[in-house]
Amino acid sequence: MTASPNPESRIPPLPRSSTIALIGGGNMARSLICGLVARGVRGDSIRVAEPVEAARTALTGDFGIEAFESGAEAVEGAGVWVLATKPQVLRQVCEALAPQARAQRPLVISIAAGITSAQIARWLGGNGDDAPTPIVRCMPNTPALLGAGVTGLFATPQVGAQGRAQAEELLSSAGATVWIDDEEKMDAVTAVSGSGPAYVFLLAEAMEDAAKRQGLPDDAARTLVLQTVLGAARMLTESDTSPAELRRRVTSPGGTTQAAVETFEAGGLRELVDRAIASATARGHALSAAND
Ligand SMILES: NC(=O)C1=CN([C@@H]2O[C@H](COP(=O)(O)OP(=O)(O)OC[C@H]3O[C@@H](n4cnc5c(N)ncnc54)[C@H](OP(=O)(O)O)[C@@H]3O)[C@@H](O)[C@H]2O)C=CC1
Ligand SMILES: O=C(O)[C@@H]1CCC=N1
Repeated sequence: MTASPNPESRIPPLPRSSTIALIGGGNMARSLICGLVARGVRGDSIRVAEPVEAARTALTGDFGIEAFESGAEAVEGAGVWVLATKPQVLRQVCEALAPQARAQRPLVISIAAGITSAQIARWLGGNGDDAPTPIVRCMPNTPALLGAGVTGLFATPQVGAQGRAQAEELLSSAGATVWIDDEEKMDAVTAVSGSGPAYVFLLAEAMEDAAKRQGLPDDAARTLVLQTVLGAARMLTESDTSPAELRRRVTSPGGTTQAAVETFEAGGLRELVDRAIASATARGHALSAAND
């Protein structure tokens, strides 16, 4: 899935020390900023646009970054723009920044679900000449807050090696990175890892509720579930053993795990997960169409 840089890119490389402007200072932007600052990126090289004054004050206080009411102010002098608003307002955000995009020719990184690089290029006034806006579309996830996230990235052909390196450097402060060479697959990335933490949290919620229904006290139920999720995640990530084999090792023939796993299988868990991820993928496509 790792794509190679386009050697024919006509966009000049950006200095790695570029100021970064984030448009939208919500949950994901905050996670990314936290990762950048933890990695040693100076607060005064990060600028954020956020309409809510209290949120601006908190961002400045927490990270020492500059926060502005408008995107136009935030992108001044910034070589890298991170689009971090909801997909529903992205068109309006980009169109307002189009004159500066044409003048500054930034590397644009979008984290918005569903919205395609072609849409962003069009909204930013990609003038169809010989230098369309270089865009990296990516999909991080909320464990970015702990530096334990994963991001899928797709780069348009206009992004050169330096732009790819910059995008990867920025997103790697949030965790692992995976390059995707077919933008069509970005909605599947969103469905698997962008939304994925919520599926794990849902399972944890359901297990905790079930533990309480079996008579366990609230605090015991919580500790048992959280440590089980943590321990299982560590076993998955700290060994080369497949999930299926790890499951087999827990499942004694005729034992308790077998009883539970058979109940999951009989209830169609695999098909349900498949359908859930397919509907999240479809929603990504729909977000693109609905907000064009
Ligand atoms: N949450 C997640 O797990 C993930 C989210 N994403 C993507 O990240 C993006 C942001 O999501 P998330 O952080 O959860 O959303 P949030 O709503 O928390 O953040 C978006 C922020 O943008 C602000 N905003 C709205 N309009 C503008 C504007 N014109 N200029 C500047 N800022 C504006 C919002 O302010 P206000 O609240 O006042 O509207 C809000 O603070 C989405 O596109 C989403 O698809 C990607 C990966 C994971
Ligand atoms: O639910 C959403 O649309 C966003 C994208 C991935 C996670 N949250």
